Amino acid sequence: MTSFWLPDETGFSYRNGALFCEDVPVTELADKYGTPSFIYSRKAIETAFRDYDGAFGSHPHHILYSVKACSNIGIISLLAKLGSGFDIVSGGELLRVEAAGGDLSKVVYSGVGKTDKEIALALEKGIHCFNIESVPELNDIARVAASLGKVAPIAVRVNPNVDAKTHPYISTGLKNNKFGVAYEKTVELYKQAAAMPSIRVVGIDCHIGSQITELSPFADAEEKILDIVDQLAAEGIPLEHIDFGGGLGVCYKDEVPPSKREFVRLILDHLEARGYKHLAVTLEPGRSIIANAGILITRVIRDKTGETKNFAIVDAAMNDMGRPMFYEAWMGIVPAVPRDGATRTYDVVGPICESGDWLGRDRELCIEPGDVLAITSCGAYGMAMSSNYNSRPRAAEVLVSGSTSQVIREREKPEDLWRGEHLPTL
Ligand SMILES: Cc1ncc(COP(=O)(O)O)c(C=O)c1O
Ligand SMILES: N[C@@H](CCCC[NH3+])C(=O)O
Repeated sequence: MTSFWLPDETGFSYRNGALFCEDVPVTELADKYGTPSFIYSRKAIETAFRDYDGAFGSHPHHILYSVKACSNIGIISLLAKLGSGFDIVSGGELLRVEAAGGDLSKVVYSGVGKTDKEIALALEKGIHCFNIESVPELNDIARVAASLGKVAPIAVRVNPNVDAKTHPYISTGLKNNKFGVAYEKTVELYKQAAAMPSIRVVGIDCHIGSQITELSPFADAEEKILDIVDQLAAEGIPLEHIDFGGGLGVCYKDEVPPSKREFVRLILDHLEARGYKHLAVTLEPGRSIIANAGILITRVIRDKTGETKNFAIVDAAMNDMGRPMFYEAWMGIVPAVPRDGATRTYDVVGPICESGDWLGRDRELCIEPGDVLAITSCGAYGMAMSSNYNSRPRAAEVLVSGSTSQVIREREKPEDLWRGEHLPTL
């Protein structure tokens, strides 16, 4: 029997010829909860968080899970219980953290388009800090805070113009990206901010992109941020924390990203070398906590022999997992119970009416209709980017812990699809 590589043996493994999530066979989950469903391993999530936490040793730090990666309140709640704070990018994410019982004083709010309403909400809820991304945003936050009689804690998100060497759509730290304040203009902005009565400077921030698999872009960005910290110290503007964002990559196929420990070590070594050992470090990891802690399970609907290709048509589609369509991303596809027999080369595709609706191309599989497949590394930017395109109800989400499992988001029902829509009465 062919053996299949799995990205995270903490959460997923083959035992006696069947794929398990922790101690539960994946076929059992498919029978119980239906397909497509996202399955998350609690142990894998907790291990990833603890790896980050442990890597800091006694250095003061805050790990803020990036809610956008997977925003289910069940996942947020698990991480909150481990002491995680949260990186958010909208009022909706703030309210999710609150609904999950997260500590709002451990929330940082990034994003280029915070509205007055969202700014006011975040001030009322008492978040830790706004990562501001432009001069007009600083002015808006100062104005909203003053109108509420509040002082807004802020960090400036610096755009260090560093190449993260990742897919262009998920690179955020280059001059031509919409994110952050140009490196050369940051000190001036801090001076403005420090003089505003409704603003309190607490930190500095950068986030250069996602799925970064080398240390050098992080090192380059850190050096540039620390140059600014030097200049701020000379201007008498003290900082309480440095936020290096998220972005650490994971292995989907054959990437060899640095470990969390190596990543944290790099940050701390640079800090120490530059004399900033006392500064608390904040990280905003998303993918590196949740990507390999989740799979998407799907059933083969039909085996179609096309003119030039074979198609494994499955019941998951680009609306459930959009990464292949968005970024031509490679996702692992493995059988829940591998069959003995000859394989054929398939494109694994969904039922959606788009040729871009593919989940994997040219995969060697031995399958029959009804078989369960697992798309691996789907914990991050899977459910969070899902949609209802083609009026497809969104998948269920299930959390597995040891030999138990629980639905943490119910599969949508057909009537959920038109909830809030109205027949015209004009
Ligand atoms: C501001 C910010 N912080 C954190 C993250 C999380 O990134 P990742 O999932 O790559 O760790 C993102 C997404 O790229 C982001 O935009
Ligand atoms: N959605 C992207 C990551 C975006 C990160 C958000 N700034 C992905 O799946 O790789």
